[in-house]
Parts: sequence; C-alpha cells; structure tokens
Amino acid sequence: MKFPTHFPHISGLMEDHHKKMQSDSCDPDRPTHPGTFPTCEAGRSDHQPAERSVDFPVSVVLPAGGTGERTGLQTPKQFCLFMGRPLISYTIQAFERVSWIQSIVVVVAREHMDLMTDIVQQFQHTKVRVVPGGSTRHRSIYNGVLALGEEGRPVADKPKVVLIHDAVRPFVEEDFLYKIAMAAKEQGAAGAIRPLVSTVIATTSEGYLDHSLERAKYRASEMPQGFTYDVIYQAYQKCSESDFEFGTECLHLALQYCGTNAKLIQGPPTLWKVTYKRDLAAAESIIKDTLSRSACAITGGSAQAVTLAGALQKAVGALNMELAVIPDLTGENGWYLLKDWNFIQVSVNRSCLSEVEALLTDLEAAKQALLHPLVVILVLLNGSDELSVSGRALEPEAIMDLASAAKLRNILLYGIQLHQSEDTQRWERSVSRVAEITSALIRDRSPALVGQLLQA
Ligand SMILES: Nc1ccn([C@@H]2O[C@H](COP(=O)(O)OP(=O)(O)OP(=O)(O)O)[C@@H](O)[C@H]2O)c(=O)n1
Ligand SMILES: O=C(CO)[C@H](O)[C@H](O)COP(=O)(O)O
Repeated sequence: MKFPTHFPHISGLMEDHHKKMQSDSCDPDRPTHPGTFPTCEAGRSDHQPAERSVDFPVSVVLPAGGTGERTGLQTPKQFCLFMGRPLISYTIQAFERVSWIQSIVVVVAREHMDLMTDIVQQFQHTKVRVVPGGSTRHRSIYNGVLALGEEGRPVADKPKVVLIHDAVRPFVEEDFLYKIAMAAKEQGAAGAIRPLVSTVIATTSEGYLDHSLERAKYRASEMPQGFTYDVIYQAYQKCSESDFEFGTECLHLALQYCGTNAKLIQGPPTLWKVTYKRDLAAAESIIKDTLSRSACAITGGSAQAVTLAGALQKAVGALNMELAVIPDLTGENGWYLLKDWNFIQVSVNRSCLSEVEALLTDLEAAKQALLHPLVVILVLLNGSDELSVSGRALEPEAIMDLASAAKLRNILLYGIQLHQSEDTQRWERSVSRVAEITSALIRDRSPALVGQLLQA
C-alpha cells in the first residue's frame, strides 16, 4: 500500500443520498433538476465517444496543490480514496482518455510530489507530468502553465490551447472539453458556467445588506476553462501580486490583462467542485452509480444458462441496469474485458467454479481491477440433480476460498444460487430476486459479503 494509512476512504461518510438526476428544464436560469450524471465513469468511457477532429495541440493543467481546509479532513481532498483510488486519479483519467489531449501537468504541493508520483505509477497514468505548486491556486496554475512552455522543450511541444481544470472536479466529459477547447482556440479564452442557486448579495463592513444582485443576470463560473497558451501566459506575466494572492478567476485575468472576452458555455451540473465533506460522499455515490450501470453475463452457451440470462436481462433492465449476454469472452467478446463492466457467470453445470476461475484469470490479465474493485457474481442454477460440483455439493467454503484469493486481486466475488422450478410464478419470483440481489451487490460492492453464496 503506497498511500499513508490515515488517508480516509469515503464509504460511510454520509448516508447514500442522491436521487437519479434528470435533464435541466428549458429555462437555463432555473433548471428543475440538478442535471444528469455523466454517461461514463470519471476517467473511463464505456461507449466510444464520437471521433473529434482537433488539429491543434491541447494540454491540460490540473491544479491539485490545495489543502482542502473546508472539508475539515487531514487529507487534502484530491488524495482521498474512492474505492481504493485517489480522487485525483479519476480526474486525470477523465482527460487521459481523450485522444486529442497531448499532455497533462498536475500541480501539487512540494510535500506531495512523491505521493503524486506514486499515484501516477500505481494507476498507470501515461500523459502526466507532476510539478510543484504555489501558495495560492493562481500561483499553482501559473507554475503549470510555465511547465508547459518550459525552455528547452521543442517549440512544437508548446500547446496551442491550455485547458485548466480543478483536480477536485472529477466528472468532466469529452464533449464538454471539446466545446471549451474549440471556443478557446477561436476566442482566446472560454469557460464553463452554471446558473446561480443562491442570490449574491454584497454586505457592509458591519454585516448589513449593502445591495443584492439580480440573480438572472449572473452565472456561477465553473471549470474547465480554456485559453490559448499565449493569452494565459501573458495574463499571468502581467497580473499583480494581489491577483496572485487573492484572485479566484483566470477568465478575469485574461480580460483585464489581455483584453480577451471569454466565451461562456453552460456546462452540466456534474462539473461541481468537491469542496465540503458532503461533496466527497456525493462524488463517491456518483462513481459507484456509474460503475453499476452495466454487466456482462457469460453463459457458456448452454440452453438453460442462456434462458436464465435472458430472463435476468429483462429483470435487471427494469432496475436500470444494462446486461449483455454472451457465451464466452473469446474473439470479439474480449472487448468486454476492457470495459468497466461487472461480470455474471451463469452456470448450470458441475464445473461452475472452474468457469469462475477462468473468468478471474481473464479479468486479472485485462488489469481492470487496478483501477477499482471489479464485481463478479456466480449465478448458479440448480436442477434437482445439479446440487454438486464434481460430484460433491457446492460447499460454501469452496466459493469463499476462491473469493478470498480474488479479493487480494481487487475482485469481489459473490454467489447466488437459485433452483429450477416448473411453477412459472415461483420461477419468475426467483429470477427477480436474483436481479435484485445482483443489482444490490454491484451497487454496494460490499467487501463484507464477498464469498457469500446467497439464496434467491
Ligand atoms: N495553493 C493552491 C490552492 C488550491 N489549489 C487547487 O485548486 C483547486 C480548487 O481549489 P479549492 O477547492 O479551494 O481547494 P483547496 O484550496 O484545497 O480547498 P480549501 O479552500 O477548502 O482549503 C483544487 O484542486 C486545489 O487543490 C492549488 O493547486 N494550489
Ligand atoms: O470556479 C472557479 C474559477 O472560476 C474556481 O474553481 C474557484 O474560483 C476556486 O476558488 P476556491 O479555490 O476559492 O474554491
């Protein structure tokens, strides 16, 4: 374990609290819902994004040099672990997966340089350079911008556009990055905005109301922002010590020091910044939610398993989970191993554990469990004479042993057993129980239930 043990895991900080969000209403000032979740895990994409044509170099600066005072935790929020992986790694991956982004500079406090380097290695980030930050956010960002244009680097390496994004906003998607990058290239500067939730008021020094702003005229400035390299470089060259010390807005520097009016683009609500402790719990909930949307059922091709998988597909569909049914993971189906999906081994035969073992070996080779715990569920259909494995009853210890070994490799193995029934109602009840248990196991990823053989 490379991370200091006092770094908190987020599970349990708060009760699961968010509801499925829906799209904004048509009035951009007053969205009726907070908005939609991203369509893929932060940092990873299940569905191939549309091919983007970006014919200029784009690099990214991720300021991650803060202390996260407002969370009240010892650990800076960017290093808090979400299912064993620090928040910063999710944000990095959201950029790394974008093919037209060339390089990413992560700016961290000097005392976290080694930790950040370990994170880059452990989670196999490939486009990242780590540089030391400054005492304020602007100073950190400026260090990142300077690192991108460092002397001695080939001119061709200097990016045309620099995207700046707080390390603690992990849910950013390619579509939106593309809009910001294109607008920045066109306009010199571009940034994400959101409607204000509260009215902004000015107070007197004695703590009385001075005046209030007309909310509909104002927007919250969010991240990402994009700049041509020259604009952001000049803005920081020209800005004052007071800007460096107290400023909170890069777009303002571009306007004041380069005369560049940023193009503003309304972004999705998931661009919100993790600021307070409750935001950490919300972020974990979103991460778990997005990892729980899809599963792949492997049937081995037997007619009974295919029938059960088909019924399961329908039942989990009603629970908003997508289930792909495939006979095995050979040939083109190997593609599923490269996705963030969960796996269900549907077995009706006596060699169910060897099928699971083979699946675990494939998953380990695909290295998906490096990034987050993978869920594998054995769904075992027992006919009247199928209660055994290799002639013996399937002992709970057998699956427990296999699960304990898999857990060391960050794979969470669970079992569900159901019995074949001629009674249609009984059979349907069993299938829908399997679907509910499956969905709960995948959603919760509970280490405590690993190795259990549950009855449906
Ligand atoms: N000297 C600093 C201060 C902040 N940041 C980064 O700027 C982003 C947004 O800042 P904020 O949310 O304010 O983070 P913190 O400063 O860490 O939080 P707090 O203000 O609660 O201490 C974060 O990714 C943070 O790590 C930075 O790179 N260097
Ligand atoms: O939204 C932003 C820029 O427009 C920044 O994320 C925000 O200003 C950072 O401020 P702080 O570090 O005080 O949270």
